[in-house]
Amino acid sequence: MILEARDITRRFGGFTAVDKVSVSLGKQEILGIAGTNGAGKSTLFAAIAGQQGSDGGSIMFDGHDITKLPPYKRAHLGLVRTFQIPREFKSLTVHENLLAAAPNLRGERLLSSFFRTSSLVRNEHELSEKADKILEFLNLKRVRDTMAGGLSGGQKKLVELGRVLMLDPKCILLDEPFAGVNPVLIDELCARVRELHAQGISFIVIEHHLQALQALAGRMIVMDRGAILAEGDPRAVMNDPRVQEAYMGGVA
Ligand SMILES: Nc1ncnc2c1ncn2[C@@H]1O[C@H](COP(=O)(O)OP(=O)(O)OP(=O)(O)O)[C@@H](O)[C@H]1O
Repeated sequence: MILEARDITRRFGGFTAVDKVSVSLGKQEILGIAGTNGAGKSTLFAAIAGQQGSDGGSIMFDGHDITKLPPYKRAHLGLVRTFQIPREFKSLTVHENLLAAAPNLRGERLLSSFFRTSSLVRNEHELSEKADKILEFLNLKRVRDTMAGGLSGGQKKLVELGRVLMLDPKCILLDEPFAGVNPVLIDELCARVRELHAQGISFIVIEHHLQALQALAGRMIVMDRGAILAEGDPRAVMNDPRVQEAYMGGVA
């Protein structure tokens, strides 16, 4: 296992959004998480990635207890996430967006510094090449020097994936990667995820687009009202009567 989250609990006031949920992820596995609106999927993600604390439970990642680590330390260990609404820097180019995500190279250092050393310049050069390779992999070379704010929804999701790839992740949490993305780019995103998976990266994918999720995930969890309703083979899970009942009149 690369990730083992046990008994994760998250309350907002008197309301329990995630109630003792346990999720494990194998090395090189793609796990899908679906569920009705408000089921607790994003809250669970935020607890795993460290954006929000939890009110109980523990998380092991790649042999480390990360329960109390802040998000950037989890990212250093190789656990990263993307967001439902992409968080690109609108007035930076696509290439600069990737550079800004890289460790040891932030903001002003990227543009100019009075104290530039040769090793810093070399580091910048290497990171720039790395960003270019990632853009090539994501088929984003054409928009390398375009301001990220002007991209389509699907391209923004690809940039978001590119930004986390700058961190050399072992596990990527994708939060609704297909929302607001046209079908052609959904296929493109799925193809890239499969390639990264083949290279050894594990994924957890939250998604409402069940067809795409079923095709991508090797295993699936459906959440409902803060708990896991069903778990297992994607097709069997979606055919589970409890899942069908939860989705009746919902988003399925
Ligand atoms: N910061 C917060 N304060 C209060 N309640 C919150 C907060 N964040 C989430 N919630 C509540 O917790 C529940 C779970 O929300 P969450 O966003 O995790 O669901 P979700 O399964 O990701 O839903 P969706 O598919 O609609 O994104 C919801 O009822 C939501 O209103």
